Amino acid sequence: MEAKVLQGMQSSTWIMRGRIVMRKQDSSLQFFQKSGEQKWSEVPASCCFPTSKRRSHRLVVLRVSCSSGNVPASVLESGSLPTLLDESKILKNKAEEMEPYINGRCIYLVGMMGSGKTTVGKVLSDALGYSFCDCDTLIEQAVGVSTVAEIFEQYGEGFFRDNETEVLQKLSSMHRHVVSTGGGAVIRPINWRHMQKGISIWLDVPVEVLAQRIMAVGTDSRPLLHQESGDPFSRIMKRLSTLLQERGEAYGNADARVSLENIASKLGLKDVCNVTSTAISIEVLSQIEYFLKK
Ligand SMILES: Nc1ncnc2c1ncn2[C@@H]1O[C@H](COP(=O)(O)OP(=O)(O)O)[C@@H](O)[C@H]1O
Ligand SMILES: O=C(O)C1=C[C@@H](OP(=O)(O)O)[C@@H](O)[C@H](O)C1
Repeated sequence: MEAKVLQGMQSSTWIMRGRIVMRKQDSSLQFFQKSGEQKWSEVPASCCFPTSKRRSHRLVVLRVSCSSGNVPASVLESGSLPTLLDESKILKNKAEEMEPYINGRCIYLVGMMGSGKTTVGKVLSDALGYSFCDCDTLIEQAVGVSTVAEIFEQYGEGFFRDNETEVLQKLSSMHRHVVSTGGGAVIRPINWRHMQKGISIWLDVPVEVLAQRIMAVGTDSRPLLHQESGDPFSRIMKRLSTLLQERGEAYGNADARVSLENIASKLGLKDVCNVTSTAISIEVLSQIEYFLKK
């Protein structure tokens, strides 16, 4: 870890004792500390300095080149933390604005394995005050096993797909849920009839990013990636590319598409990996708005 000592307040954003310190336009300071997953909340300056020394305290600041919780170093170093804080507020406002129009309909997130349906689904459901559910988990519960991989191994893919359809049928009569579907839910037309009761969103993520994400967590829970030979990354890439080719059109049935590349270019981010699940959730709501207005 690179650590550099800066005397005084040369930088506008830095980390101090696990807190983010930002210098405002008027040179006063704002302090933020982590108060839960992905949440930074402002804390009064009095919590950051011992009362007796507050006035005379001379700042010695450690500027560190490392990640802090879910905030990547690149984001901290780019000084774009306000963007993260703004994103949470924008999401909350957008969710409040859109909730009456969504009017209790379930939101179905579709997309390839690793596209972030579960991660984004949780953030989005939280913002809307909806429940989150994951189809794979519901299938595991219905079958009475602990992993999808076990279902594939013991009963085969056809059995898994039948259960997937049953789960989607049950969900179609429910309200106020954000649903993370399995990557292959789009291949059966009957599943679309169930999902049409709600609003479906395709999370479109470049295949290289999918492969990187899956490499990071391993393929244990994704049995369809167990089949190719070669080194792990090219094996995952090959299999994902084939599946995407087979399913591309089916994902296009969704009511709206949210493209990670489009969000990155809107936000001026060179690397799509820096697009947060909050930014993606905002885009989901914007695309829902666009779809409902059509
Ligand atoms: N916006 C994102 N940025 C970085 N990593 C992400 C993002 N969204 C998801 N991930 C990571 O990618 C992996 C797959 O995400 P997940 O939500 O489980 O995808 P899915 O449910 O579509 O299979 C997880 O390890 C998750 O932490
Ligand atoms: O793409 C697919 O066919 C599948 C995706 C998986 O879900 P995730 O998309 O949540 O990984 C899971 O349903 C099963 O392994 C099959």
